[in-house]
Amino acid sequence: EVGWSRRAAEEAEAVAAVSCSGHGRAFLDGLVVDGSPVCECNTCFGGPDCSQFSASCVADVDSGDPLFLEPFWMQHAASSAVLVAGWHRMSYSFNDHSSISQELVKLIRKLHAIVGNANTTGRFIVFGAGSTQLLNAAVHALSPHNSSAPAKVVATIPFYPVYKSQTDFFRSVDFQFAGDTSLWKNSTSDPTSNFIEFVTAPNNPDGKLNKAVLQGPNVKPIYDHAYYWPHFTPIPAPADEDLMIFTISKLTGHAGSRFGWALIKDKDVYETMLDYMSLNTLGVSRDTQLRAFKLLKVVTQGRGREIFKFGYKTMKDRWEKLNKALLMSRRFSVQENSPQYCTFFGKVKRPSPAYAWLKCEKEEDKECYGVLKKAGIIGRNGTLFGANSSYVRLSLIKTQDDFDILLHQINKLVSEEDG
Ligand SMILES: C=C(NCc1c(COP(=O)(O)O)cnc(C)c1O)C(=O)O
Repeated sequence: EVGWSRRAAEEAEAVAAVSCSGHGRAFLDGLVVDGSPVCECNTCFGGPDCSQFSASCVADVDSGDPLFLEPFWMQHAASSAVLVAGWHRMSYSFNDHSSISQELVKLIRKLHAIVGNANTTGRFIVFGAGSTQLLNAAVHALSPHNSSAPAKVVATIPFYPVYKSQTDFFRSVDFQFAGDTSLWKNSTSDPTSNFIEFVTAPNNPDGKLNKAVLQGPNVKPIYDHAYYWPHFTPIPAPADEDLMIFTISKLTGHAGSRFGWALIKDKDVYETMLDYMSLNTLGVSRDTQLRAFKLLKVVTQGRGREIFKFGYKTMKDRWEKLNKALLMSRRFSVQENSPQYCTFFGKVKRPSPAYAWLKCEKEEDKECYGVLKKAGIIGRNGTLFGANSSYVRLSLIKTQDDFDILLHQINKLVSEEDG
């Protein structure tokens, strides 16, 4: 039947046409009132078309919700939309009896070759519902399953809180979270101990290109490269580790699609992670794989230049404004990440990390989270990352509205320092 997709296209166009004053958007599966889709507004904006700015506005920069790339996708509406037929991939498996799209695997290898941020040669690839699902799949696969003692899962403070909370959640006999790497520097030679070290490069929250801290035959690192993209960091060389995890959440900004992947050198580790995915969810949604395929085709067009120029320009601009606002402050400081040669842009670049790792410098402000909250800034308490309370993480990857409101509150706070 010709033109069966017309109605779906018309519905999508109608929702896209709903004006939310540039401070929100309506969705196909959003609330409908009196027959029209309702705008979902950015923080501090309200009313039917998000045009009302609430004066008692608080900057919400707690979550790493990567909406800074939403304008890019609105500018690429035609090339990034995908229409899903009602009969699209209903089966549990692809023709090769797996839950993994080989076309998407090929595209991911092409993506890493273009960006130059990972060596995929000789690597197996497993998909996950976000990298979140792959983090524990990797811990499970790297843990010995017949050992008398559980493997010790470690990370270097400050570290992404989920490494601890997720590992604790499973209460496994095979692995246990064991805190900061510095506690175990002199124990890695003990042949009865096994260590699994989460290495985050660039790091959440401070943006550092971390390396493994523990060394030895009983130490298995999991490299979390969620942020190893030109938006946030120079790419000095392709990551070339035994186990590397990536996600589209911080590459395209589609955290809601829940799609991540692992590059794995060891065949046994690969097969154990495949088993985990099969037992946990029978693989990643086929609808999500279609979406990721479409999005990554846009990313790889023109050798990635468009999205990474957009992403880097946005982040660089936000960092320049933040650094300018804090230049004269004696009360607050943020991390300095050193410039490096970027093989993707072919020049020396200053990092533009996803998060500001803000420090309250004064003793009287050591409960920094509360100091910022009082000033109308909701960050994420540094204690959640294992650091002391004088640190707060500020998310710089949310909408332009979120960043502008944060900047406004910071300028106000710094101007009060002199008064
Ligand atoms: C959203 C946030 N973190 C996502 C994240 C994740 C999870 O991303 P996924 O959306 O599950 O792919 C994995 N690894 C690191 C280092 C991360 O920072 C946050 O820290 O607010």
